[in-house]
Amino acid sequence: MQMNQPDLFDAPAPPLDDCATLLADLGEWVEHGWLRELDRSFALFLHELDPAAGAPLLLAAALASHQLGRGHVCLDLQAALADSPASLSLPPAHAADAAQAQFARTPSQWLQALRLDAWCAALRASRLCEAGPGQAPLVLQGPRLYLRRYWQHEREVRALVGSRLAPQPVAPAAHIRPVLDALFTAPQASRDTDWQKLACALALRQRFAIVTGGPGTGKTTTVVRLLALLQSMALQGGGAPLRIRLAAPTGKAAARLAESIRGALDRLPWDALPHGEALRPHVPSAATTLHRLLGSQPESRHFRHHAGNPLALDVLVVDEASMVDLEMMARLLQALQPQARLVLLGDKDQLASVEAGAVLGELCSRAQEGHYDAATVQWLQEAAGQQPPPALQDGAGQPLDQAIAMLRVSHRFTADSGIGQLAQAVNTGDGRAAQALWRAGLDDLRSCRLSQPPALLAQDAKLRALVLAERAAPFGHAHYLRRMHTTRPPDGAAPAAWDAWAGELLQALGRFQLLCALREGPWGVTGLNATVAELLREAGLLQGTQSWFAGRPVLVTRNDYGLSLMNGDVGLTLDLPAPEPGAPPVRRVAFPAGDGSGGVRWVLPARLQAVETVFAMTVHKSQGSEFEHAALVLPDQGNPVLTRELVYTGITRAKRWFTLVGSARAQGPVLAEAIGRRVLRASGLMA
Ligand SMILES: Nc1ncnc2c1ncn2[C@@H]1O[C@H](COP(=O)(O)OP(=O)(O)OP(=O)(O)O)[C@@H](O)[C@H]1O
Repeated sequence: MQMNQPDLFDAPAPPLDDCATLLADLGEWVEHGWLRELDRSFALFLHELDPAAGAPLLLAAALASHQLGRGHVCLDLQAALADSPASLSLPPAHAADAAQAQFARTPSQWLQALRLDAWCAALRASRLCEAGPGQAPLVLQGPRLYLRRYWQHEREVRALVGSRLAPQPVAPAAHIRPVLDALFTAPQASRDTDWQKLACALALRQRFAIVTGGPGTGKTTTVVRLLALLQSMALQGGGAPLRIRLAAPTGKAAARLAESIRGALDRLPWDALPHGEALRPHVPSAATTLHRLLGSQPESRHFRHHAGNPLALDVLVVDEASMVDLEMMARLLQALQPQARLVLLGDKDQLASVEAGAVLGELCSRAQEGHYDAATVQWLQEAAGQQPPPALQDGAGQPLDQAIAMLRVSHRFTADSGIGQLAQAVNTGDGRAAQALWRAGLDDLRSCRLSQPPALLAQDAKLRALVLAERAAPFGHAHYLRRMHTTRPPDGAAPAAWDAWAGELLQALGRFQLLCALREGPWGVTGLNATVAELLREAGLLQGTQSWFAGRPVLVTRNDYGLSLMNGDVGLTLDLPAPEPGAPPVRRVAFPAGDGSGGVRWVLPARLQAVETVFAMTVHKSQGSEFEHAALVLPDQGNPVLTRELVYTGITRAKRWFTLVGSARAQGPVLAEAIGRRVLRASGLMA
């Protein structure tokens, strides 16, 4: 069904044979923010390459580029024709009334004039488009149109993952079984499936594995046991210890991985392993970012490590893999030696990467149902002494299915935990169950029902209570600011005392985070940053209105290798004592040292080129972080960016308390609509 535009029937059909008209229309759409300049430039570039290329091809090229900017790997021509608002977000949500834009022709009108077969035929007829390998800038596969680079990445990921799926067990099942039995003792008494044990056994079988699961399901616990076991097997064979590396997409996620790994190492029953505690030094806990691991180079998309200069490692664990985009996944796989093992950890239900692709989600699209074939079932029986439940067995399972383990029991959230139940309800699209949980009065679920209109948010008593959190818990913004004022060392204190103060404040800052679905507007990061700052100033917790003020929390928005700061790092602006009486205080931004030492690094504000205030952050940016108290703000109008994955990701950032912030409308119909909307990203990875 074509979506009707208000002006559809009054306007003449767009001239499909007239490139000049299309290029002029692209210009108009860019001017109104419907497309990016980049999208138009790409069409212009193709027009220059081949002036004979027709308007249908140039339109498809501009739209394929537009879709890349929205996280899609390709343009699904069929979906574009069927429903352009839904599949292309054209008209965009902020301009739903297309007539207001006063375009000569809207994208929908151009699409209305096209038919799928004719559009595909026009693309196939051009030398700018090929059906597979070649040099042409566009690739058409079925109804999917790619920019060649992304088609290539998708192909590489599929091939390189595929090449690692052949069973190549690290040791015979009979050798593995006693160690796994000793490491995973808990559910022996019960008849429940030990998913962690099965995950470990699955990951020992081939050179690629995914361990997916929701928060607290034991992904880290499992992978540490896996690494200890791999190392133990390597040493038993008399060989050198394996070179193991740990990585994550952002600095924040890498720091959190390192911390969780250290915790899991402390809990590991070393005695269960043939080498006991002697193995511990051979299981690393230091984690790095993928960019650092691969050796990013300034101003270049290329890395120091690639197929020609592979990474010197035997086992690579990548945490928060849902945040890894298609291009990064391709580069990562290319940089691995064929014999190296790759283990991806992540929550398949979280929001996908900001960049194009939803690789983990797509690879795990069948994980819920298992699809373990007879050979896998036999392997699991022999190596782990357990089988997956019959419902998850499938004689026709595919090779990829055999490499994926889904952990299904949360050890962080018990069955009666509100956060756990809410995450589950949202994840299964059960809006009624989600609403019922709010009414159940569970201690870890809070509601902040706003009653003021957007323009008067700073006067909303509920929002004020959330931000200032007079009671000790759940924490609000005021928590770290009160500590900043009350625990400040005396002016003559030693540098170590200032470091300790800053370190403690950074921890306090991380206990609470306001999360927004949107960037702009009163319900977005920009509006809420201003509103929260106003509330904190009124309460006397912040002083000064300059851009840099003591107590300003900042988020790094771009990697800065010179300062060793990564996109996603959070710092806190603090005033250190003046060097001499009467001089102004020395203003610095404290960042966690990031080396696992718990130390602090001080940076001059002026050196920070890409930072923003972070009283509120987008849910996207919060991925890879957790907070004792997370509060998710929903706008009071529906918006296509509000999806089930976004709400789920927001909820699962909370460890102890989750608060839903918004008007009655936001907490009712807007939430329900969001839970019902899935993120669908066009791609051919699993096609
Ligand atoms: N089998 C188990 N039995 C009891 N507790 C467990 C088990 N596995 C993990 N835990 C506990 O659950 C918590 C979460 O475990 P872990 O950090 O391994 O999970 P995760 O899936 O990596 O979590 P995250 O959501 O942080 O990614 C830890 O406190 C851990 O001790």
